[in-house]
Order: sequence, then structure tokens, then C-alpha cells
Amino acid sequence: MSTLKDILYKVPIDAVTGNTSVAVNVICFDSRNVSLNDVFVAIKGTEADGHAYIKGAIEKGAVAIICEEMPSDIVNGVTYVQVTDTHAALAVMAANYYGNPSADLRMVGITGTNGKTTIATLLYQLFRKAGYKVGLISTVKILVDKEEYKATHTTPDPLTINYYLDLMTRAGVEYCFMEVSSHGIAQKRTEGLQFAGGVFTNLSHDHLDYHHTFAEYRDVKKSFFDHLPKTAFALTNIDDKNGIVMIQNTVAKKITYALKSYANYRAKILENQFNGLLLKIGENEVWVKLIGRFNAYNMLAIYATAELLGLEELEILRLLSELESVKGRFQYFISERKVTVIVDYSHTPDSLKNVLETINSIRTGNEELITVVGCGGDRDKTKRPVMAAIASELSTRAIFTSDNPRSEDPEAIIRDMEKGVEPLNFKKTLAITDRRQAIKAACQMAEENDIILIAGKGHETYQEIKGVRKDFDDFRIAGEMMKELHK
Ligand SMILES: CC(=O)N[C@H]1[C@@H](OP(=O)(O)OP(=O)(O)OC[C@H]2O[C@@H](n3ccc(=O)[nH]c3=O)[C@H](O)[C@@H]2O)O[C@H](CO)[C@@H](O)[C@@H]1O[C@H](C)C(=O)N[C@@H](C)C(=O)N[C@H](CCC(=O)O)C(=O)O
Ligand SMILES: Nc1ncnc2c1ncn2[C@@H]1O[C@H](COP(=O)(O)OP(=O)(O)OP(=O)(O)O)[C@@H](O)[C@H]1O
Ligand SMILES: N[C@H](CCC[C@H](N)C(=O)O)C(=O)O
Ligand SMILES: [Mg+2]
Repeated sequence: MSTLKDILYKVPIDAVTGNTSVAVNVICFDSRNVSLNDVFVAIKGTEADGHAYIKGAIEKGAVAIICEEMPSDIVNGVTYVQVTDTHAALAVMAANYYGNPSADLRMVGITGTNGKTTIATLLYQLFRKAGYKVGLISTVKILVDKEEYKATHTTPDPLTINYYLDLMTRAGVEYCFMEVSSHGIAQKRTEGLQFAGGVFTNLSHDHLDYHHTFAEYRDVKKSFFDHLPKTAFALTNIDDKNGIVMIQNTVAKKITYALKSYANYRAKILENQFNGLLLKIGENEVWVKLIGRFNAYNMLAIYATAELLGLEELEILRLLSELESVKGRFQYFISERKVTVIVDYSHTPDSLKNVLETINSIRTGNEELITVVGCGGDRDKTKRPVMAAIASELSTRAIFTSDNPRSEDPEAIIRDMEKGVEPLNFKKTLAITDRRQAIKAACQMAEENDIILIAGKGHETYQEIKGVRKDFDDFRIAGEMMKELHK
């Protein structure tokens, strides 16, 4: 057992009541999980205020409380520590508790609206192929070298992060690539971690329910770079209009990448085809298996990161050409009837537009492009009409359906989407609330050479309706439907 004093190392403390030499068992931020001798951290969240559960935590055995406001009724024998920010305190405490594993790894955090999972996962693949032991913390899964664990968040809470980083150091992992979401930064989930580098992909419309304004969303992302140490690199996409802003105030080494602007790392698209991209990176040409302009950015960010971490140029190029696309990111199959079915995790206006433009740029003739898309419930509602407008404009047919409605009425979400459709495009659209039926309808409509895009859920293997998660897998269901139709 560690002492409270050890766990609080480097946490700025405002006031203490009681003894900080007390031995504590584990750190908890949810009173429902507290047991004997634990320390409870009271957090002001979006739904509840952890300060309201201090009493309950003590009744369950907590011997120490970390809070922003001292409670009026102090319990004898319990240590109370007042701090200004319990989110930040939790992050530093979690790192201390696990012996600061991030200091023993070379960690790179990837942030931005789109491309985080792709870049982090492919960096994991690339460094594995280069012969290293690698870790990954991502939306799709957590990997400790070859060992796979389930991911519940894009950026988990600090106790979970440090738990896995500790497993990584024990397994001899040298590099760790992690996604850093805007919720993660805002809730300080990554404070207390030592990064060797940070990567910015791009910034576009998402999460405006949580961050209120685009400026607030941008500033949250920027604060990740503001906190990087001098020893780290801050790699940014300066073709994005917020690329420079991100690194404005960082003390880390500023490095840029771009396809259009002058930058430290530059690439050019020589060919963009259905089976891959031919890129010119610096003076060298390389074929990669991923497609679309956005993936040229992802590839360049991966190339630059690998070089900044010390891999050799030609080795990186060789490994880039071997990388395989990530589950649910432009994952496709061609049915017996020669219909191409693409499953993609585009759940923001920008990513949906990119993926549809990519498909349109490689369409060869008059084949139909049928898009099946929905929008998540209990999330940014302003995305809905914009995504529907994009889907109906850039497809020959759009079927609006449910994504994860969560607590919302699925039909009301579809009505929100339909408000964005231009009158001229309306006749191209159809609403089918049940996602399975929507996929089935697309499969029935499609004829030889047509393309179906099923957007929004990518790798997800569930659908959440009224708080209940049921098995659901776009890729599998589309495959089954296509087989069924050809019996
Ligand atoms: C909106 C949001 O981000 N919520 C996250 C946040 O919860 P919260 O602090 O707001 O929770 P709360 O319910 O208000 O409770 C406040 C505090 O009281 C405590 N409590 C509550 C009840 C009780 O009886 N006892 C008790 O102690 C809670 O444990 C909590 O510490 O902190 C929790 C612990 O870290 C997260 O699990 C939780 O993620 C929820 C489930 C979630 O859905 N988050 C999504 C939006 C998210 O984080 N997404 C991003 C990706 C976004 C992207 O695509 O970029 C991610 O990184 O995954
Ligand atoms: N660099 C990029 N720019 C724009 N769109 C992209 C880029 N990379 C991927 N996309 C699109 O965004 C979708 C999601 O990609 P990815 O999962 O890599 O993003 P993410 O940032 O991890 O998303 P999340 O916030 O959900 O974790 C992809 O399916 C693709 O359509
Ligand atoms: N990380 C994203 C995932 C969205 C995926 C989409 N399928 C949905 O459920 O809305 C978010 O939390 O907004
Ligand atoms: Mg992700």
C-alpha cells in the first residue's frame, strides 16, 4: 500500500485536514466503487457533482478525500485534502500510483477531429513491423504489445490510462501511441503523462454540445500542445487553418507537415485509385494501400512521427507501403453481384464529405452511390442537418437511419437530419429508422457496379437504443444481406 503523501507528489495542495501519512489502498473517483482504506476524489462532472458523494464514500470505507471544496461536516479520522482542480489532481495521483510509467515509454499523443485512430493504429503497426514492442490506446482497442483489451473511451480516465501504461512497461514496450480526444483534454485525463511528442491532424465541426463554441473546442485542443515539455515535438498539419494556432504557445519543438503549404514534411499525391495512393514524400515515391486525400495527410503524419522518433527514412517508406487499413475505416468488400460495400466511421460532417468525395473521385461511370447514414443521440445536434445535406448532395441516393440513438427518439433524430436537405435533393432521400432494414434496402437497390457506403459506426459491434446495447455490426450485416439476396 502507498501512503497518501506519496500519491500526492507534485499535486498543488490548497489545504489539508488530517494526516497525509495514512496508507491508502486504491484511488477511486466513483463512490460506488469505494472499499475499505481507499482515497476518494470528488469530481464535478457533467451530470453529477462528486462532492455530493463524499459522505457515501466515507461510509464505504474511504480514509482520505480529495476535493475542491471542504465539506462542512468533517469526519474524525478521515484526511481531507483541498485542491483547485480535482480532475488534474486525479491525473497526477494516478501517474504517481502506478510509478509514472509514461516516463519509461516514448509516448506520442494524437489529437484532432478526424484521423486519430487511423494514425495511432498505423503507427502501432509500423513500429511493430520495425521490430519494437509497442502499445496503443485507441477508440477501437487497447494493445499492450500483442495483448488486446477492450476500449470503452477514445481517451480513458487517468487511472485506466496509467494502469495500461504500467502493463506496457512491465511487458517491455518502448513506444506508445495514444489518441487524445477533446473530452480527454478538457477533463485533464492526460495530465501527469510525459509525452515525447504530440500530433495535430485537423479541426472541424464536432462535439459542440460539450464545448459550446468552435473557439472553445479549438482552445481545448491547443491546450494539449501548450502542456508538452521542451523535450517533445509538436507536429502539426499547417494546411488546416488551425494548424499554426495549435503550436503557437508550445515550448516543444515545432514541426509542420502539409500537402499544399510549405512545411518541414511535404507530400504530393501522384495517383489516387481504389486500391491505393501513390505518394511522393520528400524525394521518394511510395505506394500505400489506403485511399483518399485525407489518408495522404495521415500517411505523412505517420512518416514524420516515425522519423522524429528516430527511424530511418527508407525503412519508414518500406513499412508505410505494408500498412493495412484500420477496422471500420474504409473497410470494404465486393459482393458476388459486383456491388462494392464500404463501411466507414465517418460521423462528422468533414469526414463524411471527405469519404464521399473520395468515392466520387474514383467512380468510373454512371454507377449509383447509395449512402446509409444516421447521427448519434445525446451528442452534438447541430451536426445532423449538415451531415444529411452532405450525404444527399454527394450521393445518388441517401438512406437516413439510426446510428446510436442512446436516450433519444430515433425518428426525431432523423427529422433533425432531414431539415438540412436541399429541396432539390429531397427526392434522393429515404428514411428507414431500423438500421438493419436500411442496410437491407440499400443492398436490394444496388445493381452491378454500384457502391454502398454505410457511414457512422465503423468498427462498432453494438447499437445503443434506449440505454440498451445490442449486437450490431455494419460490415457483418451487409455481408449477410448480400449473401441472402443471392440465394
Ligand atoms: C461527458 C463525459 O465525457 N463524461 C465522462 C466523465 O463523466 P462525468 O465526470 O461527467 O460524470 P458525472 O456522471 O457527471 O459524475 C461526476 C462524478 O461523480 C461521481 N459519482 C457519480 C454518482 C455516484 O453515485 N457517485 C459518484 O461518485 C462520478 O464517478 C464522477 O466522478 O468522466 C467519466 C470518467 O472518466 C467518463 O466515463 C464519462 O464518459 C462518458 C461515459 C462518455 O460518454 N464520454 C464520451 C462523450 C467521451 O468521453 N468521448 C470521448 C471521445 C470524443 C471524440 O470522439 O473525440 C472519449 O475520449 O471517449
Ligand atoms: N485525416 C483525416 N481527415 C479527415 N477525415 C479523416 C481523416 N482520417 C480519417 N478520416 C475520416 O474520419 C473517419 C474516422 O477516422 P478515425 O477513426 O481515424 O478518426 P478519430 O479522430 O479517431 O475519430 P474519433 O473522434 O471518433 O476517435 C474515417 O472513417 C474517415 O472517414
Ligand atoms: N467518439 C465519437 C463516436 C461517435 C460514433 C457514433 N457512432 C455515435 O455513436 O454517435 C463520439 O463520442 O462522439
Ligand atoms: Mg478515434
